[in-house]
Order: sequence, then C-alpha cells, then structure tokens
Amino acid sequence: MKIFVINPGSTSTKIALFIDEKPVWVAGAHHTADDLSEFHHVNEQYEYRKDFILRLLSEADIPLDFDAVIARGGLLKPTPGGVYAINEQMRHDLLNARMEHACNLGALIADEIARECHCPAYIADPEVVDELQPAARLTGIPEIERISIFHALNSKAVSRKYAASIGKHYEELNLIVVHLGGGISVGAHCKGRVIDVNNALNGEGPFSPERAGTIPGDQLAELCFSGKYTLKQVKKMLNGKGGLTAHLGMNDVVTIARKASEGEEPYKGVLDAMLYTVAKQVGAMYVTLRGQADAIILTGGIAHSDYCVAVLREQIDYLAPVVLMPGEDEMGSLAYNALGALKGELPLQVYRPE
Ligand SMILES: Nc1ncnc2c1ncn2[C@@H]1O[C@H](COP(=O)(O)OP(=O)(O)OP(=O)(O)O)[C@@H](O)[C@H]1O
Ligand SMILES: CCCC(=O)O
Repeated sequence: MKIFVINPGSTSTKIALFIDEKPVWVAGAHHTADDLSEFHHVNEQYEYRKDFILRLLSEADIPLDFDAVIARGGLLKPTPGGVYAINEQMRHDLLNARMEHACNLGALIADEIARECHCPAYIADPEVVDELQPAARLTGIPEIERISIFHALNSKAVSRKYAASIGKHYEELNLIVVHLGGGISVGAHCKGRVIDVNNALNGEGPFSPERAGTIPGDQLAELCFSGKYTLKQVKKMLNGKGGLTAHLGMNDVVTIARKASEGEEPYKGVLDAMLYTVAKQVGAMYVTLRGQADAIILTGGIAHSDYCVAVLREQIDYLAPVVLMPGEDEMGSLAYNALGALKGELPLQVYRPE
C-alpha cells in the first residue's frame, strides 16, 4: 500500500512515500528565516507549504495516487493517543489552535491531498495526546489546570518498538520515556497510557536546549510585572529562547557536550544542570509508576550524546534498566499508524473533544 507522510516542523517540511513499512522516497527541506519572514501567522504558510510539497512530488514524478495520507498531528484539543481520521472538527480546531506551530498545518494539507486522490487522511499520536490521571491535572491555582503536551508520536513509537524487542506489548509494560530534543518531555507510560508527563511546550519540567522548564512562580510573576518585558517576550523566554539558548547562546548540544566533556565552563555547569533537571523528572515519574518501571528509555537527538547519556545514567540507573533509542523516527511511526489503520489492525479513533 502507498502511504504518503507529511511532517511540517517549525523550520522544515519533511515528506516521504512508504510502500507498506518501507520508505521508498524521502524528501523535504529546511525553510530559512527569510523564506518564512513574510508570514505573520503560521496559518498563512498553508499555500506555501502545500505548494512546496506538491512541487517536490511533481519533480520526483510521483503522481497523487496514494492509499492513505498521514500527517503529524498538531496542537488540537486534548485527546487520547491513537490514529485518527481527519474530520471537520479537527480542521476547525487546527485553524483556530490556541498555540501557533507549523505542525498545525500537517493535517490540513494531508486532507486536501487525500481528497484529490480519494483516499483516507489520518493523523496519529498528536502532541496533545492526553491520558493524564486525574491527580496529575490539578495545580494549586484552580484556574490553572495542567495540560498534556509532549512528544507523543516518538515516545509511543519507541515504547512499542522496545516492547516488541523483548517480546511484549506496550500495554503490558510500565515505562519512563525521556525524549531529549529541542524540547524535553519525561512521561510515565503505565500499561500503554501516559498518566503523567511534563508539558514540554509550556514552561514545565526540565529545562531544555530552547525551553525554560519549570520556573519559580513568584519570581516569574515579578518578572512579568516588572514592566521590562512584553507578554510576547516572556513567552519567548519560556519557549524558544530559554534553557541552554538563554545560558549559552546556542542550542547545539553536540558542541556544548564536547566542551562540557573537556570540563569547559560555563558549558559543563549549565549542561549538567539541565541533565539534573531531567533526572529529577525521571524520579518524579518513577514515583508516579509506584516504583514499578520496567525500563527508562532515552530517545531524541540528545540521546546520541555519550556525555549526556553518561551523566544521566549515573543519576537514574539504579531505578530501572536504562535503554538507549536515540533520534526519532516520526515518519516511520506515521506510516506504521496509517498502515495499521488501513489494514484494520489499529482502531481508528474519532476526534470529538469535549
Ligand atoms: N549526536 C548528537 N550529540 C548530541 N546532541 C545531539 C546530537 N544530534 C542532535 N543533537 C541535539 O539534539 C537536539 C535536537 O534534537 P531533536 O532533533 O530530537 O529535536 P527537534 O526535532 O529539533 O525538537 P523536538 O524533539 O523537541 O521536536 C539539538 O539540541 C541537537 O544539538
Ligand atoms: C512537545 C511538542 C513538540 C516540540 O518539542 O516542539
């Protein structure tokens, strides 16, 4: 079966054609700041991104003849994990999403292309997968309820892969999955459901290459009302220009880890502190799982770093076996989900948030 996969990121668009599980054509490109500078809202990039995809397909002589089109989800309303058929409610919620992110365009473009080829259009495990247990939702301020936003697609995909590698099902295991990317999420996967996880986009949990993580509330309130910053600037400090970027002026962990491994300051102190916040979040998720974790999976780009893995391991490996699954395979995971839905092996969910 021919499955077309679309994955728009903030600065890139990746596409791929799979024949069943096999990627037979992979394409895409980085969009420079200049390319995107004329757009004031991410929704305005719709035609630009769609035309870019159609041009790549046409240049590769690939006709619009697919059995399914699947896209990375988007910042929809909270919803359980799984593979979803794109519907009107989803289109509406993506066009009116609370947060701007290029991933919001994926389903919209997939839907249009699928209509042309008269095939189904899907998304799977969007960032907003919400399987939080009730106690994980409350904060001490009743108006502020915690929201689940994390690397659901990759975290669930590596969990399934790990489970298969030991002859088990994801739904049989308790796992702590640590996604170490530009953003960092650490989730407690209890028998296939992510019952707690830090919101990787909204100022919660470990700090990361580009995000501030948890900030002491009182000091954050003082900063917001200091008159020195606009709301937009504070939001950028939390997400985009926070974390390693704020401390070191870069988000490149390859360089930072090399300097840290040579003992160079401030790189070592800052990177070690980031990893300490990750280890603390692993500890919290261990408690969420009542100490019954079958494994701690380290994934995402930073899990390629021997230095980071060693520093983390030393702080967490007495809790449960640490399993390394570096990088991510979002395109493969999306194709897997589309194929499962087409074959009837994965239940097709209906997006119908409360
Ligand atoms: N070999 C490596 N060694 C150390 N760090 C690496 C390596 N490869 C990538 N990284 C770091 O991983 C981070 C990016 O990870 P990844 O590609 O998983 O994130 P992303 O897709 O940009 O963001 P996110 O995962 O939050 O969606 C960057 O900080 C990058 O420097
Ligand atoms: C958690 C959402 C994905 C990202 O890090 O951008």
